[in-house]
Amino acid sequence: MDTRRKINEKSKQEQLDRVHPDPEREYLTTNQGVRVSHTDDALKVGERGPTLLEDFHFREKLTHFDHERIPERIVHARGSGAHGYFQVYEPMTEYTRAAFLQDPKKKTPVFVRFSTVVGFRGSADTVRDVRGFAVKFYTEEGNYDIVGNNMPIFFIVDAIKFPDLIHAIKPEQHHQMPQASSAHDTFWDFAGSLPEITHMLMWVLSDRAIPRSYRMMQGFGVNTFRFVNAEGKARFVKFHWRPLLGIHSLAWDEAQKLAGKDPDFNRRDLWEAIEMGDYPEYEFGVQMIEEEDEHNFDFDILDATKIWPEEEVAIRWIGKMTLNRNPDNFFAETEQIAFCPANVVPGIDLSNDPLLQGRLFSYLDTQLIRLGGPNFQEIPINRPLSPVANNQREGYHRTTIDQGRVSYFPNALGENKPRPAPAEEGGYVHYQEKIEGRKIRARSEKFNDHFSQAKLFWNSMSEVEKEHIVKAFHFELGKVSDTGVRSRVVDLINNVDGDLAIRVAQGIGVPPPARKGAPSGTKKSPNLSQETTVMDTIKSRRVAILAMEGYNRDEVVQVEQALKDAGAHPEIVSEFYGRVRSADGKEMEVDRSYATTGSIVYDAVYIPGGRHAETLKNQSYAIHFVNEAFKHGKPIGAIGEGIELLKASAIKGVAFADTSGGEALAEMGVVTCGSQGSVESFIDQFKTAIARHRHWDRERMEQVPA
Ligand code: HEM
Repeated sequence: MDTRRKINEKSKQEQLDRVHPDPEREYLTTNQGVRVSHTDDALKVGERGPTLLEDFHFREKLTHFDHERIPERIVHARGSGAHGYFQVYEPMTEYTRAAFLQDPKKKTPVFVRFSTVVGFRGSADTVRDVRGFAVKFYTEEGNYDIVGNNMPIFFIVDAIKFPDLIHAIKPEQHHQMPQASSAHDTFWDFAGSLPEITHMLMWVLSDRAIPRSYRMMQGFGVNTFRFVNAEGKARFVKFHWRPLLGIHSLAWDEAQKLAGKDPDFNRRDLWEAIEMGDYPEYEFGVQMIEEEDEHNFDFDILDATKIWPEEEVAIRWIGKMTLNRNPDNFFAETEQIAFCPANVVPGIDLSNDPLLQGRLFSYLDTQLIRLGGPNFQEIPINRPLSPVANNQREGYHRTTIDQGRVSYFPNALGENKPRPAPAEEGGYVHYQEKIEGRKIRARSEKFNDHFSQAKLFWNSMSEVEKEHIVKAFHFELGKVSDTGVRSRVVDLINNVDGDLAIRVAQGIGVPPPARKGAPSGTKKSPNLSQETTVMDTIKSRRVAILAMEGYNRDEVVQVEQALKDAGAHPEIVSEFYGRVRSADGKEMEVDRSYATTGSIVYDAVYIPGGRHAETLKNQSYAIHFVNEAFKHGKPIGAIGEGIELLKASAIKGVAFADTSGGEALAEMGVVTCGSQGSVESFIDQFKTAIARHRHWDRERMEQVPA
């Protein structure tokens, strides 16, 4: 008999609802439930004090406030979370007995936390960094966590080096600078001395490290795990998430500006998308390797600095996750959630990956202090939906009231309950891997090929993506003051590609390597390039419509409606908030004023025709807006007189349609249409340009000042 509790999409929410305060509450009370009559003045002797110690309300209010902060996570301190659910496409019975992977009709509740790694809790979202992608599945067999990142590999192969890595990359210990950045001496000093880091450096210096949105980045379990089926047959697996909106990145200049203009850019994007019903969706994929093929690859499948190239091990897409609800309270949910790679359920098992082995210890260990003792699993967001029953007792913040006399096993006084469950009743049985060996501090020889996959990554990039990597090296190493450190990194990447090393050296004022490294070869893995992942959708893209008094109303309404119909979010941007009048005297509401926004928070910009163009082209703000959007590769659309603003800007090398002509023209994402042209045809071409997301080909031209 299946004694497990039935779970549906709403189960976690219903559990959380039980700890919500009474919505009808009207009066302020103390923590003892005593109603408070006055909360603006402390109890004093006379009007001018002193304040009395006996004022229990005042003391309680202050004391609680004084203790509001808990330690931030040692890594991944800055994060954003969301609730949702997961559904498998078809039963995975052949590969795993995990209950949540059997029934396509079942919706398993999940909570996801996205994060940056290096920055403190209050740091900016758009820094160059790895992004955390941690998913907690509240299954009927207990909580299962995939604690992943948006990059499929890691910096080091063995967890024993993790403290060194994090000490090197965090702000330097003497002056606590720089914040949320690897661009400083200690990180590159460490990196330059650690060949195993090379592959990860290529990823971290690529566009992957500055995602446009948490909704537009991949996720990876990184470490090697196992699927185990009901017969006990195991296979090695790696986990993947792919966003249905495609994978997109910011431009580096844009990312840096956003860190000032909207440091919450990714958090806001996730929150607003869910509020607007643009629910982020990710497909869940697995790569599987048969146990007997463990040693049949050029790389060691337990080495977390290596991918399993898709060409060698295909990804099977087996389900989908949808995020559809924002948390009610950031601290209670996003901050207090505790993920751990050791949280597995029957049917999912671990591997001997030496990075994973250390992780299995580290998360629980740190949470014991971060969340104040051994009972943090009782915090509502961490509580499983399946019943918890064991003989663990007491400790700080215990909220369960255990009943009866018995807190041990075996026992007769309590009818031997709770007792271990056999496998057929859902008891977790570790995979019986046969292990024999000597105790040594060492690693397998195959782990020492540090460059083949770094070469594969470099080779798989488009020319523009390569250029972005070179520029990222220029930035990162340019911030390093020690020229010896710079040179060592150049020597390291000389092992990846000789030309790459020369290009990097050129930008950072150090000599090229004494002996030019070999070219990286020709082997490619096409899906490593983000350019292959563009989807034909403009859903949830943000489009600025610049409008001043005298715009052509029809050209706003028609384009705005078409964008909305396709799922995009156009916004009217004008000099001031309030209403702005069209050429035919009608008014519309302004969504954003010049003072509160900028091109960097949009994915595209559109300038309708009308006599307002005369004003726009004399506004430095409007000129800067289009220059900057152009520089960041963003689609730009203009109709009729709107084209005049583009002509007044610094955009070069792109042909525009004749302002009063009848043609629509699209070049490198700049779509223009004369006032006699077809607005429908303009819309089609503009939508195609927006779907492409960024038109990096412009970067091959002379840089546009912005
Ligand atoms: C495969 C490589 C790794 C990945 C994908 C990874 C991923 C993550 C993610 C996503 C988080 C944030 C969880 C959250 O949102 O609360 C996190 C936190 C953390 N990671 Fe890792 N990590 C990796 C390697 C390591 C290693 C090697 C260690 C230590 C040996 C480690 C220790 C920690 C710790 C201590 C936290 C903070 C947990 C907390 O305070 O709740 N990680 N990691």
